[in-house]
Amino acid sequence: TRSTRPQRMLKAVQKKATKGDPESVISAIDYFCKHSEWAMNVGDEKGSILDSVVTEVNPSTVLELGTYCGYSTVRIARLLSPGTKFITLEFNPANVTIARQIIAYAGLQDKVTVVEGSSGDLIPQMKERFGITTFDFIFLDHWKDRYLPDIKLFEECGLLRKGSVLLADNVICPGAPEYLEYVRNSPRYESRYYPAHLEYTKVEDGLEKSVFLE
Ligand SMILES: Nc1ncnc2c1ncn2CCOCCNC(=O)c1cc(-c2ccc(F)cc2)cc(O)c1O
Ligand SMILES: [Mg+2]
Repeated sequence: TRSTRPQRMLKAVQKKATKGDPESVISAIDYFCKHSEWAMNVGDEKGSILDSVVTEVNPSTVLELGTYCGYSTVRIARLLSPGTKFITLEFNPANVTIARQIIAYAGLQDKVTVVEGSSGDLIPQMKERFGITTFDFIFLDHWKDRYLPDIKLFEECGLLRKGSVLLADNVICPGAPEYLEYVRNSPRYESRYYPAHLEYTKVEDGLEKSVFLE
């Protein structure tokens, strides 16, 4: 049967990238998406903004929602200090399998734990399953209509601390209007928009960075 796009993306990484070299894995995926098949990775333009925020925060605990094939997982993991706890959640088991292979090809398998499941189910389990008290940095890149319920879940589960940084992809395209309205109007967050474009296109999109103030 016909291969899937994530499977073809993994093949492109294995063919073009150098094992153990995260930069070459990132470049191989971006090349594949620009010249072969578009895919919903955060991409190079928004990825550079992600890099700068991760570097600025220098987090000890990180959560990513929506692993997909592991492109942003590799971008984040390559920047983390040794000993950082990094968890990424992916709903689709086929994507979990591909992501683990792409992350391992980059040599970053010891830096991150890929967990299969939905954010709504797993967020309340973070403390008991992973011994996390609070997250310093959270990257939201999963179902766009889960951004708002999940940020409220983070608050309810006591997973945010003063200064926790949330960075949300796709706040314009596909869009997360209710989330934007919430973080921009809540007194508990300081929010800033980083304009960019939908990965590998000229369509407007951007990232919203929100700092928890409580
Ligand atoms: N652990 C979890 N819990 C809950 N849900 C979960 C989960 N893990 C995964 N999921 C399910 C959803 O995962 C993928 C979400 N990402 C996107 O849908 C996405 C779409 C576009 C896009 C597509 C088509 C266009 F025309 C224009 C833009 C661009 C992007 O950058 C996107 O990120
Ligand atoms: Mg995205």
